[in-house]
Amino acid sequence: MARKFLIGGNWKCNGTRENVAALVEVLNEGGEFPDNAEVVVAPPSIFLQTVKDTIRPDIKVSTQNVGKNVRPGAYTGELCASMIKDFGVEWVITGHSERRVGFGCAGESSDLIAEKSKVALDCGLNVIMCIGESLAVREANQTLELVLEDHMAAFLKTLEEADWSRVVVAYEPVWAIGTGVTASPAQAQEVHSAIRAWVGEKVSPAVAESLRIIYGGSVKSSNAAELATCPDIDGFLVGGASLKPDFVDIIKAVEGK
Ligand SMILES: O=C(CO)COP(=O)(O)O
Repeated sequence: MARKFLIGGNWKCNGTRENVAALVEVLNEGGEFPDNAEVVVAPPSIFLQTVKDTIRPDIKVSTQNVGKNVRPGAYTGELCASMIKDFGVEWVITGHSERRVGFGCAGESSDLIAEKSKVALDCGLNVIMCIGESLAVREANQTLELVLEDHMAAFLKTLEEADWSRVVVAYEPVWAIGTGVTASPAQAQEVHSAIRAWVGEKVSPAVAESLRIIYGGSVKSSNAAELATCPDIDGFLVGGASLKPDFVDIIKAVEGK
């Protein structure tokens, strides 16, 4: 069965009340989306309510992170998975490289990210789990080692086979995020196919076949169509361009792919 493309807009820490309303309007007026596209946007938490209440029903909403505790409690600054579920949000993002690095604070480890992902899955949420290497790792020829044996291995250790049906893996090479440098279709395809083969071997061939592996890193409408023709690229996680009308064109770029 063909995998449906997943196109995610990660708004990161961007937006004012005014331009969030304007962006929602652009998306709402963006016309019909392709049948083979599923669309999710992840606004900053403070805008979740307004976006959820005003966005077109064929766009789902996601948080950008999730706490590792299932239940509400004394965790200042966190959103917990049961709270996100109760609020009616269906998706969460985990393991974004910006959270792994930590903005000058302690960053999130692969084990913590896997733990958070599992908690979210156990609460019935869908999870976009991000992985990806830095430029130094790529230049040292250690991309697959890091992405598979560290990032993916932590998920493998923590998730059960049934969990994978609600998982999307986002391969986001750090050197391509916000830099305007996109991985070439060949570079992205190489890593995506290695991830799928690894999942086939370590989890099961059926999970590998149905798993959506999406690409993130300077995706724009001008490169989306070509990336979408790669057999193992099942969509995008878009940062900068998801804040612009270009996001609608990125969604439409997967039409017929
Ligand atoms: O980090 C990203 C999405 O999560 C990608 O960001 P850019 O599209 O701005 O490179």
